[in-house]
Amino acid sequence: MSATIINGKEIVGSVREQIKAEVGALKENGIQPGLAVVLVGDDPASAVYVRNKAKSCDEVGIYSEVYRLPAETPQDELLELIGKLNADPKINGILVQLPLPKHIDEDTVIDAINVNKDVDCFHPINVGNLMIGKNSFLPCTPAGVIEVLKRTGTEIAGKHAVVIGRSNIVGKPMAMLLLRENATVTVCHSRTANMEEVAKQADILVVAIGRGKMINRNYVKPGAVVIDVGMNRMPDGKLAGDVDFDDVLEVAGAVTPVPGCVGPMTITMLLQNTLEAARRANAGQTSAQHASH
Ligand SMILES: Nc1nc(=O)c2c([nH]1)NC[C@@H]1CN(c3ccc(C(=O)N[C@@H](CCC(=O)O)C(=O)O)cc3)C=[N+]21
Ligand SMILES: [Mg+2]
Repeated sequence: MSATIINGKEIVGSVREQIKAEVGALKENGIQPGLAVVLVGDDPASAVYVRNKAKSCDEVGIYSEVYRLPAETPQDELLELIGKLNADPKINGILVQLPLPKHIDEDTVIDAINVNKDVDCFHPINVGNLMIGKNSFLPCTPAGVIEVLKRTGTEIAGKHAVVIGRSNIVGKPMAMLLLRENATVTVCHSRTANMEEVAKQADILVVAIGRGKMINRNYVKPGAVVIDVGMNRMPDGKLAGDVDFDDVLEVAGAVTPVPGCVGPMTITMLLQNTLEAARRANAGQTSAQHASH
């Protein structure tokens, strides 16, 4: 028996088509969503993602600005740039690529981003709103995973979803979004005892541990849907997820490929959030105009 390989390209393509159409409709009303991406330092992998983000913006008609700052940029200078972007009406979304160099405090930087432009959903206010189910941006990677599950017709409500990894960027918000979809959610991490046994109970297994090909068939219940959030450069130079793809294919019901699914889906949700931010900024402007008349 062999699992279905989830067609990430097709899903990404159709969501982006939808976003492109909605951006087009906004433009007819004279509004163009805008995203600023800020990269500090010259980590080559980060540079690739930043390029991908700018290219993806172009493809759907979103205006973008990329700021490449030297690794030794003082924190104050970065905060000054964020202040400028916060006040810039052309910019609806601000993404500061993480991780930042050691001398910069990430929490201070995230706190400085205007909550309404925080398209990553990393700001504590947006994280809190997500937690209590209030309208906020959805964190890009977890939202992308939910979109993949929905578009593959995977039932989430009532199912047991196991998330491996508890980072603030993926694991924790992933658990929250699955809970919102009425899954029964378990979170595993480096201190989990009997992880294989726990993971084997999952109908939906989301893997975000950052260890190349760690999750093999011993962690997978026959027929489970396995979503691989990992992205690791292996010693042979190739990209691989956290899932041992060929091995898991033998037992799972469906598996996402790496590259080609969760990564581009993450960028797609970033575009979606930027569009949403532009809509809100415009609605705000409209009501402010009403208020002044
Ligand atoms: N503030 C912030 N927000 C982020 O969303 C953020 C970040 N910082 N720091 C870095 C990580 C990483 N990340 C990726 C997004 C897309 C791909 C992607 O499209 N990957 C392609 C492959 C790209 C390749 O070939 O290297 C794929 O999976 O098919 C990868 C990685 C967003 N991140
Ligand atoms: Mg972790």
